[in-house]
Amino acid sequence: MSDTYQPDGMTSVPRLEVRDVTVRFAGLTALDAVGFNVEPGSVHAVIGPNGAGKSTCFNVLSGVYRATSGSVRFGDAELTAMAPHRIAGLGLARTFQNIALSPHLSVRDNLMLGRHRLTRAGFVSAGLRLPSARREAARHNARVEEIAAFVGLTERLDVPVGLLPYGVQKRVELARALCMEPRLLMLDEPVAGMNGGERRDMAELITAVRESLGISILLVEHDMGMVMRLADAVTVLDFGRLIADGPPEKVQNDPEVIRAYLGATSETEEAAS
Ligand SMILES: Nc1ncnc2c1ncn2[C@@H]1O[C@H](COP(=O)(O)OP(=O)(O)OP(=O)(O)O)[C@@H](O)[C@H]1O
Repeated sequence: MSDTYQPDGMTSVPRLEVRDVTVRFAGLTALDAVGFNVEPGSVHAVIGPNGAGKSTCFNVLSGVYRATSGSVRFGDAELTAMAPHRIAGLGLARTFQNIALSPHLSVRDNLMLGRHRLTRAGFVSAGLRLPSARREAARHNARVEEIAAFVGLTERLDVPVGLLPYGVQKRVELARALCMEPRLLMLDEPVAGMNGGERRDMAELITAVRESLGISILLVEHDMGMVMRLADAVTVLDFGRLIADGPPEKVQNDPEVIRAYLGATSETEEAAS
């Protein structure tokens, strides 16, 4: 991993404020008046048993789902009625639980797609290969190479993503989100399906991103050890309700959290028996 990675002309990182957010799907309340803050520059985890509402929460924040009620503010901007591309334009970038990359394209091309929202040259000038468009493309390419070096992907830049091991593909996803120059990076289960070594590498990478860039990181993750090591604050959801919120050591010992997780374990065990 390179240590030369710096923010690219980034403006300040605002607080994310989630207030009383409710999401209903035909009779099912997936989120019930949930509220929490993501402080600037912090790593904030959202955890909870299966079906707790974590993905729904991410989908509301990134504009994929519309909240039934409540508000989400990022600094002065109200996000709840915004389209996903406008939310991305404010500097919220996310990765997905299931890898959402173009498998036939190289790592470089996938990362260049991440630069798309920052591209000023229109289709015409790019198509005509005007000098201004060429200069812009070169600038983006240089930034892609810088980010690839930081994430440890330099050697793989020209390899089609579909040929890479799963753990490396997850790093490409994170690199692509970084290519959007985010102020809030949202990671949906960044270590799901990874082996121990890959998990450690990803945890180191997330720490390095926070330390180098000072951006906020919001993550949904099932790996409790990783959450407790990495996060400054943890929000716990259960059946769409917020049951605990605070520093990891406090949340870890909260009786309601312990009950929610033990309950989930015994239900799984019952289902398996
Ligand atoms: N588009 C949808 N339409 C209907 N119900 C949905 C939709 N998306 C989620 N749900 C329901 O909302 C509830 C919360 O789901 P969600 O995926 O947010 O939970 P989760 O905490 O991310 O779970 P997991 O850990 O299993 O990914 C579940 O009961 C789920 O079935």
